[in-house]
Amino acid sequence: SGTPTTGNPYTGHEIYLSPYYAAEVDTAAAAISDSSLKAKALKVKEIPTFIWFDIVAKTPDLGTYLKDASEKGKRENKKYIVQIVVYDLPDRDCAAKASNGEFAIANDGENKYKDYIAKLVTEIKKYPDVRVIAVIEPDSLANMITNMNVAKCSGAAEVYKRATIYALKELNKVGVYMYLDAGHAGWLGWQANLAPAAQLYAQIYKDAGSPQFVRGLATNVANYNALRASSPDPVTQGNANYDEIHYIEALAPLLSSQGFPAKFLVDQGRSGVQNIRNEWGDWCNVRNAGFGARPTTNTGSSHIDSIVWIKPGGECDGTSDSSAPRYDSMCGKESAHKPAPEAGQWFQAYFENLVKFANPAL
Ligand SMILES: O=[N+]([O-])c1ccc(O[C@@H]2O[C@H](CO)[C@@H](O[C@@H]3O[C@H](CO)[C@@H](O[C@@H]4O[C@H](CO)[C@@H](O)[C@H](O)[C@H]4O)[C@H](O)[C@H]3O)[C@H](O)[C@H]2O)cc1
Ligand SMILES: [Mg+2]
Repeated sequence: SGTPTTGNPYTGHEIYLSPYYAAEVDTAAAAISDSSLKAKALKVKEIPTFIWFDIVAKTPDLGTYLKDASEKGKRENKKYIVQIVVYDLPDRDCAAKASNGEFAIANDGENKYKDYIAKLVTEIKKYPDVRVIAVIEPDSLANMITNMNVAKCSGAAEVYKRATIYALKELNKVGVYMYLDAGHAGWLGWQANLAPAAQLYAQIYKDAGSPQFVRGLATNVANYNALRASSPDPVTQGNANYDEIHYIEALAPLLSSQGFPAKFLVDQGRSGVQNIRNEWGDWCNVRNAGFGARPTTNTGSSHIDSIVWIKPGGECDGTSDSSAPRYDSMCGKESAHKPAPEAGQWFQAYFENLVKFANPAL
């Protein structure tokens, strides 16, 4: 902890491979009979993804991973990064149903969230030699921009903001490099949403005391947009910000002019194939997606610290069973791959397509 590195927190570090995801991929590959597809699938084990802490029960696992990364670093004389997603706000995923979480505001959720953050901090404190990079709360602040007409979102607004600021402050104390989730080009990149988005993110940053370890924003988490599209996907309907680089280049100056010199991470984990959606708002298990550009700090933009894989491809976005709890009709749409299990569960057929359609090829 102490003071942050001035530049890109990824520089000079190795990224720790998630044992959780590696185990999922091992099991998936074992179920593939075609030898060439199996071989490609096994390559995915070597690609770093973010580790999602979507329930408080997983917080002790962070200590396990940090210990492993610390020991590897000492053995190999390298410095490791562990990439995590903080994802347990009360009334989570307020505009959808598929990823509703374990905590409810009505059931002391704000205090339970503080305890969840405290448990993460406890693990992180044990291993100061391992760098932690965290994406903070996918979808939540983006929903504050476009879904205040949804009762569950407007009802959650004050707690979302307070709890997010709490998380930023607490994680800053233990030197976690943080990127707030900022939706994607097809969400906040519309002209109508851009300025309000910049205003909210800058406000949260300042209300948290401009924490020195808050590095910026993460975009396209669990979405399918290209960083640089060769041509606008028809679903972008003339939006000038038709891919993530346009969105980021439009947003960055609005943030810095309000005192938030944000840098970016861009999820490309499921962005290998373009023009696969009927509407830009399609987000659930979009059929025919492929693994995308591999994680790299060679991003071609001074705004972007790294291309990353945040949503682990193969973990489901939401169930397609209309009688199941957390069923969201977006997962029943024509563009959604069916049948699909509950959010976070392994979706074998979807994973096999991600491997098949990977671009660049595996
Ligand atoms: O023509 N125009 O000028 C014009 C102007 C404005 C327009 O309106 C915009 O339309 C956009 C869609 O085009 C909407 O964006 C969608 O909003 C959804 C939330 O409401 C997001 O869903 C989340 O997705 C996450 C994964 O990304 C899931 O994890 C999460 O569970 C799930 O809830 C979609 O991604 C996102 O694509 C905007 O709100 C809306 O303001 C439209 C046209
Ligand atoms: Mg989701």
